[in-house]
Amino acid sequence: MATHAGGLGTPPTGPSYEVSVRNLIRSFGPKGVLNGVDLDIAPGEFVALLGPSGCGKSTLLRALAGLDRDVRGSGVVRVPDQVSVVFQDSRLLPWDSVLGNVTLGLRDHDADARGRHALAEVGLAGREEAWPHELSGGEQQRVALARSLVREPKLLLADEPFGALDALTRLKMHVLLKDLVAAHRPAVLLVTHDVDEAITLADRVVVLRDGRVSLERKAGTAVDHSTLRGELLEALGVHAAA
Ligand SMILES: Nc1ncnc2c1ncn2[C@@H]1O[C@H](COP(=O)(O)OP(=O)(O)OP(=O)(O)O)[C@@H](O)[C@H]1O
Repeated sequence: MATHAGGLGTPPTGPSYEVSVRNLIRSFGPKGVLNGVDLDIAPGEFVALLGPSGCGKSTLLRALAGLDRDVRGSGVVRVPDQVSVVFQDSRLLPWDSVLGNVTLGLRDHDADARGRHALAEVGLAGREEAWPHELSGGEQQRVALARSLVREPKLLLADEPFGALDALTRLKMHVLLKDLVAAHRPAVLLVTHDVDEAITLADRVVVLRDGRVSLERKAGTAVDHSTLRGELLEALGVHAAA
């Protein structure tokens, strides 16, 4: 799904971040959820967003996706026009084929070929004419990824995309997502509850707590996994048993 971050104001000129947000605020009635979020994501950078349940991760993602018109930002707020979003459920249209779902809304003359290519990239060549209900949950998420990436987004927003999958499928999807991101190089913001998923996939992990970014750490292969894991769990308020 391509969207525009219309509620966040006019993108300024400035440093070369794909996403640049300052003092983002969102309340629901009297309840302040985002109380001044600052976040930058460089082009091609993969950022994982962790935080306790209900801290506002999806609210932030929806704001960046342009799905929330009531969000407020002050200072610098920049989000690219080409944004794709993947949710926990694939949100495929049940009355359209797999290929039809991937190419939905694309007007280009080569949309069909691009859709087929995207499906091959996610390992679903030959399933173009299948109906969504004929696919497994993991396969449906593959279609959702193909649908996102066929639009060559500058920013891929993913809200717990693997949250409903079994552990083995999840691991396979990690490998797939890494390969797809390496091939297409979008900036990525991945919302997840899974600390290990965040460390394994992301270049940087951000913790949202009390409506603000409370911790940011580099991740990736050069970082000691267990040290970072401990630090992140502590930032999330999870204290390992002695
Ligand atoms: N449309 C809405 N109306 C009222 N309150 C809302 C709305 N959307 C979100 N909230 C509230 O905002 C808070 C943050 O919700 P959000 O879904 O962003 O949290 P989250 O960090 O993604 O949670 P989880 O990890 O459990 O998915 C919650 O307390 C939620 O009840």
